[in-house]
Amino acid sequence: MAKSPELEHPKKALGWAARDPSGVLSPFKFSRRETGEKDVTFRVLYCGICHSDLHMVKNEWGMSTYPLVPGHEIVGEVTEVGSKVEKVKVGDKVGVGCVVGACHSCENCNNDLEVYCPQMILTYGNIYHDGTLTYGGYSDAMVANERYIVRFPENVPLDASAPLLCAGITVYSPLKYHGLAEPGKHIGVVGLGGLGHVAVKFAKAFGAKVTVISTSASKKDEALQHLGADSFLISRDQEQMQAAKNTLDGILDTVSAVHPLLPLIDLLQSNGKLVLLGAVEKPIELPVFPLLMGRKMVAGSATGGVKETQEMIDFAAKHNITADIEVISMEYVNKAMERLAKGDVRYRFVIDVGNTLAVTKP
Ligand SMILES: NC(=O)c1ccc[n+]([C@@H]2O[C@H](COP(=O)([O-])OP(=O)(O)OC[C@H]3O[C@@H](n4cnc5c(N)ncnc54)[C@H](O)[C@@H]3O)[C@@H](O)[C@H]2O)c1
Ligand SMILES: [Zn+2]
Repeated sequence: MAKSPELEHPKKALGWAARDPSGVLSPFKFSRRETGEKDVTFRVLYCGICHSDLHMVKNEWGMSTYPLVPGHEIVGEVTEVGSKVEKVKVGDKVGVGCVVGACHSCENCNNDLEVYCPQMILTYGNIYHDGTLTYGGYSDAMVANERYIVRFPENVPLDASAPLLCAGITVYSPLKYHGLAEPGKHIGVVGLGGLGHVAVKFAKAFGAKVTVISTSASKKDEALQHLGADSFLISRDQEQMQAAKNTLDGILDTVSAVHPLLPLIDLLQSNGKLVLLGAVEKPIELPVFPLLMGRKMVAGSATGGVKETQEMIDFAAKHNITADIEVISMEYVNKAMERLAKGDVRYRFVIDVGNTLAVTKP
């Protein structure tokens, strides 16, 4: 018989887990493995709440395994390193994103794209090499192979940098890959949430012109004045959308629910690229003619490799890019999930795990 989560490994751990698709999280005792020779163990200080965590606790993608400890925007301080670890030392500030394992021998792994490895292991809700379930960062400690560890420069605020480990790399990687991370490009960002708001910041830092496309007029002032976008389109406003046709080189679409693609494809110039980032569980209708007429492209992209994540963190540090966050206590997590489902967050919840988890009673 399989051991209980509390006994399967030698190190005691405390997290918050969802037990079923209601998604309600509550304290959960489990365990973490010993620090292996290539492993880094760290005390979790902060963990961002990604919309994927919400999809997962509610089993919206039909792939959740319970108990489910979410969290893949995890930052903390190294407490122990294995004998063969070269990347970091005790006391360093580090993080882990969406992936904690892969085969390390396929073409994707050889190209530092572990996330596209067919044997990729997600940070939570997947089976690790040792046969046990992976648990994420809504927990007091984390252990990961050093390949998946990202280093943070000393001067960056860890709470506001945590969301970069998923939201940041998810927008940075396609901007780079599709040749959109260049001065003079005109980028559209659809959905001004966790991913969308950092997309604006990265695109601006690359020197692009940025148009935010949103259903909510209430975000206009913030997008333009606070986030530095150049223009703002309300997607329901036919006149505005018509006037902006054929103007964008690329669009990052971060919307988390089914929505029409045609108005977005129409905004693209010839050879423009619409990159879908929102992990929408149902199929989206794809009109073909508007793609043919203009040689336009629709693509998808999933976070990014660990090497590129490090590059993104270093770029963010240099350009002072962090997420706009609302720091919450662990106890507030269920309320935060409810608010996230309604789009009521500017723009990312980050759990102060280090100061608030220990006081919760399992
Ligand atoms: N591709 C990846 O690797 C990757 C990585 C992280 C997150 N995601 C996915 O990206 C999506 C966004 O994540 P997030 O953390 O930024 O979420 P978020 O909730 O912070 O932001 C989503 C935005 O979409 C808007 N939105 C929701 N429904 C809409 C609709 N029907 N029409 C128009 N706008 C709508 C919301 O108002 C919000 O601004 C989620 O589906 C998440 O799972 C994908
Ligand atoms: Zn995420």
